[in-house]
Amino acid sequence: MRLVKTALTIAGSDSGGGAGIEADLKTFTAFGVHGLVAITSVTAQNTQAVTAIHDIPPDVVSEQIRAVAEDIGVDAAKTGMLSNAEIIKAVAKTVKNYDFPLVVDPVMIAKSGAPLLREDAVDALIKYILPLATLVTPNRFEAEKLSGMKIRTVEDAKIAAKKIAEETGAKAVIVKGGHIEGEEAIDVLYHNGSYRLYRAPKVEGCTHGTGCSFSAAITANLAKGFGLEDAIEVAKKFITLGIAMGHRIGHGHCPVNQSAWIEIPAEKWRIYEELTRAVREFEEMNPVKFIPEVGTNFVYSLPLPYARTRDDVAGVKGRIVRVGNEVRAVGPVEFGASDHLARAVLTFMKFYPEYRSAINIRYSEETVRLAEEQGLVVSFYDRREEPEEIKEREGATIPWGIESAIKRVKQRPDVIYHLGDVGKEPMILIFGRNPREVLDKLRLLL
Ligand SMILES: Cc1ncc(COP(=O)(O)OP(=O)(O)O)c(N)n1
Ligand SMILES: Cc1ncsc1CCOP(=O)(O)O
Repeated sequence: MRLVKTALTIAGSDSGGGAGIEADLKTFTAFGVHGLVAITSVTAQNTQAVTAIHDIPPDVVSEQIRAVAEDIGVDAAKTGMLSNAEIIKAVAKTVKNYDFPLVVDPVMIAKSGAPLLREDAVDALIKYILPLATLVTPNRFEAEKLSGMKIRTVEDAKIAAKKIAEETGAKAVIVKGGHIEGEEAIDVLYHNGSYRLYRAPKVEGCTHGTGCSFSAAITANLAKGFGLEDAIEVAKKFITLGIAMGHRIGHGHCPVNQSAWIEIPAEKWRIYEELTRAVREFEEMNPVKFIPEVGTNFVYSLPLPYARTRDDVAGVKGRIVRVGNEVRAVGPVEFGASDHLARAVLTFMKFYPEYRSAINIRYSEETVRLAEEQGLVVSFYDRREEPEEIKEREGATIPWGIESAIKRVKQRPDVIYHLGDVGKEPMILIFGRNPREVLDKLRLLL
């Protein structure tokens, strides 16, 4: 029995790695599905343009499908760039021999504007491929072409989705809402005679390869045995995250980040384990004299580009406090458990992205002197120098303070302190790449 599920992509290659076969394979991997490929066309492409297209002979495309279907087996498949009518006919003829679900992304034009389907091949796509589709995933412009009507609103998208399904025999159609008017990206699914809307905010980010990755995510989840509507729901979350976390590369349309889906949860688990171990070690060190009145926190942030808000930084819930003669963490390590220190580390990372961990300890002149003697780079900020407009903005003091301390020493500080203000306890913050490095620096001060 085969334990891993398989998904096949019948699509073109994008040398920029943002769309096509490359996007599909990364997406399959993100869902733990083994990817199979039948390449239809090789494109020379980057984020700005498609500069060459070389179509694969139709019989070679068919043979790629046959080779993997008969040996390995295909749990679900998708089509992307099919390029010309001969490839379309060959793909239709071959996939008819098998009974896997088929998701059809009717790729016509690249984000950069280059045609990826010959004008005379649209009719062949409608005639030969769409009748075999479990789901067709057009964007607004593709849906206009397939339905022959203009789409401006969600209501228009509903009419178009039904029209495409009824006229072509496709089992379901989802008209994607990325290019439709409104604050939200609302995708309209027409399936079994009824509609379902999938909503997500239109996020800022990278969109090259969105159509490919979205249809590949649906395919991967169909391969895993999800029903169609559930597969689309997961794919919508996946693509919204992928756009928001897109890779800022190239000079044109930057590509979706498919790894965010697995990288963020994996990193969170690693951070949780490492920080929990370090907090335990800190408790065992029992540095009673280092615990300030307000308590200590110990934080560890997700790496960039994932570290954006305090919820992306793990800390100790309820902080670490002094109980009699012992140092104790009040609660467990949790993401979002720190406010002050999270803001400090997020600011530090803007200058030194690898420095993702920090701890705060009680201020004393002696500790600062010891840090300098031990060769640590020490800087400080003076709350009396804080501009009025920063003081008035809630939560702005720490980012301002960390930034001014970094600029003051013109090199990466290990330690930043401030002398407090009315109602504000003076404090020392120690920074490191990870909790272990923070503890190593702290040991120098004991
Ligand atoms: C080889 C190849 N296939 C498909 C596309 C389309 O990708 P993109 O231009 O980003 O548009 P969507 O993925 O959003 O449909 C391509 N450029 N190259
Ligand atoms: C009050 C204060 N100021 C800098 S660190 C600190 C204590 C930790 O605060 P948080 O738990 O919000 O990170």
